[in-house]
Amino acid sequence: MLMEEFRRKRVSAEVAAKAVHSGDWVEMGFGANMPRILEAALAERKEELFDVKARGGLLLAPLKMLELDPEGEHFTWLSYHLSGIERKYAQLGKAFYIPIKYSELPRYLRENLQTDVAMFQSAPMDEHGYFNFGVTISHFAAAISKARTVIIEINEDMPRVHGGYDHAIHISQVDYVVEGGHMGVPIVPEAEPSLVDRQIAEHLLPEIEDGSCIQLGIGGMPQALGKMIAQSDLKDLGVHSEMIADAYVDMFEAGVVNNKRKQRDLGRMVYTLAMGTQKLYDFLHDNTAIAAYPVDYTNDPWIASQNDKLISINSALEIDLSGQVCSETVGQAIFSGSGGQLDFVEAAYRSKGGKSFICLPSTYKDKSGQIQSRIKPLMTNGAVITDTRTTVQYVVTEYGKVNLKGLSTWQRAEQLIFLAHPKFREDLISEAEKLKIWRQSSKR
Ligand SMILES: CC(=O)SCCNC(=O)CCNC(=O)[C@H](O)C(C)(C)COP(=O)(O)OP(=O)(O)OC[C@H]1O[C@@H](n2cnc3c(N)ncnc32)[C@H](O)[C@@H]1OP(=O)(O)O
Ligand SMILES: CCCC(=O)O
Repeated sequence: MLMEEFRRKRVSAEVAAKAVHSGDWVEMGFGANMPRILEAALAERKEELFDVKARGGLLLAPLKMLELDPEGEHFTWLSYHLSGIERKYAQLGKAFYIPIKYSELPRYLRENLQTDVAMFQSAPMDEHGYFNFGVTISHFAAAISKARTVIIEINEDMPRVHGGYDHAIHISQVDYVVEGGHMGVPIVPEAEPSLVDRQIAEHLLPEIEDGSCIQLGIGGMPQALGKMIAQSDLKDLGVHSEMIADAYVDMFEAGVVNNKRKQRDLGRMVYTLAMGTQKLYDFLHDNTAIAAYPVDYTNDPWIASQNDKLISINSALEIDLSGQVCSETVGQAIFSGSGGQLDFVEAAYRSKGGKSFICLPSTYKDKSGQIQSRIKPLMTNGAVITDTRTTVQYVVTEYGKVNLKGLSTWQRAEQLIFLAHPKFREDLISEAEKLKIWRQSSKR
């Protein structure tokens, strides 16, 4: 019966792409689950289609739609979180960002957004008729629940993962199936820890206790810190994270992570989005130690915080002297997205014994190669606040760490200036004086 239904629904990518009509909103996967042959087939229909809006994000390969339609006359790309490729599109005005609080994205889809066609990549159908989403679970089930037409692109190399719920879709909910063969899963290389990452880890590691539950954010630094946690003497760590990458495999294989002291999903590593090398994808496949969930489970601060000693480690681009954090724009230009950063900043602080860390190098290099401070008196004009100053707990740079909770404006300014690169401290003090937030305290 199942195979009969499968055969009935199996079509070529060209036929499936005909389900999209002019004016439609199309949900197109996320990260490593982007349906690649369907996207290409849709792009080829350029001359027949107008005003098609496609949503996705964290693109790991260029879009054929924008290659064939460089002026965006037929297709518009909207991203929930910009990768490097999408950042370039956005700079050219070819892609647009959708601001999200990631835990809420499934609700936006269920309640606010129009979705005409949903197309996602998945593992091959199992003997019970389920297509497993594998590396990205995210918001797919919510999009499917609203779509007029649901199309699955089978990738024979997609891992089949164990999950809580909504990590798979049944053939009865699918309109078309397209077979993609062995397509590989896009590889995102591991980041090697830099000197600054190591210095930050030295400030951070004493704050993590045996039995803590870990969340590491996106970007080079949190993942590099994960590799260093893997080499530490910590014991019985758990994982409840939005994203997982190779560092989690290192922590698990080193025996540092065993999930045995978690209050929620005991014995299982929880995630909604995986991006890394083949090492990660092999680790995920058919692994009972894994539980994949939709993002409104992983990132819900109430759920995540049920794990005691939840440690959230995320990165930022800029922080001002009052503690406002920008992790998503450079000035007004979108760089990445808010993602689930605020979800986990809130969750970790809410968790019993939990702590949230915003870790950032004190400087960056500008286009002329000069170092500039990431700690600013005021936010750069147009910069978006990812975490308000009332939500931020620990801030860590290579020069130390501070817990901002409960500190006054002058204490925040003073403590954050201590975390700045020495080259910028005098200027920051003069700016703080002008802003009337400088009062030297008796001791650090
Ligand atoms: C995933 C989970 O489980 S929870 C959710 C986590 N999600 C988030 O944290 C979402 C928001 N965060 C992010 O998108 C990322 O962590 C970021 C953007 C903050 C950091 O990403 P990274 O890739 O590590 O950025 P990095 O610090 O290396 O800086 C990137 C570039 O911006 C430049 N830059 C950094 N800060 C600034 C600044 N203040 N002004 C101008 N340029 C800057 C850097 O020089 C670098 O340039 P380069 O690419 O030419 O070398
Ligand atoms: C939205 C996916 C990545 C992130 O949370 O930063």
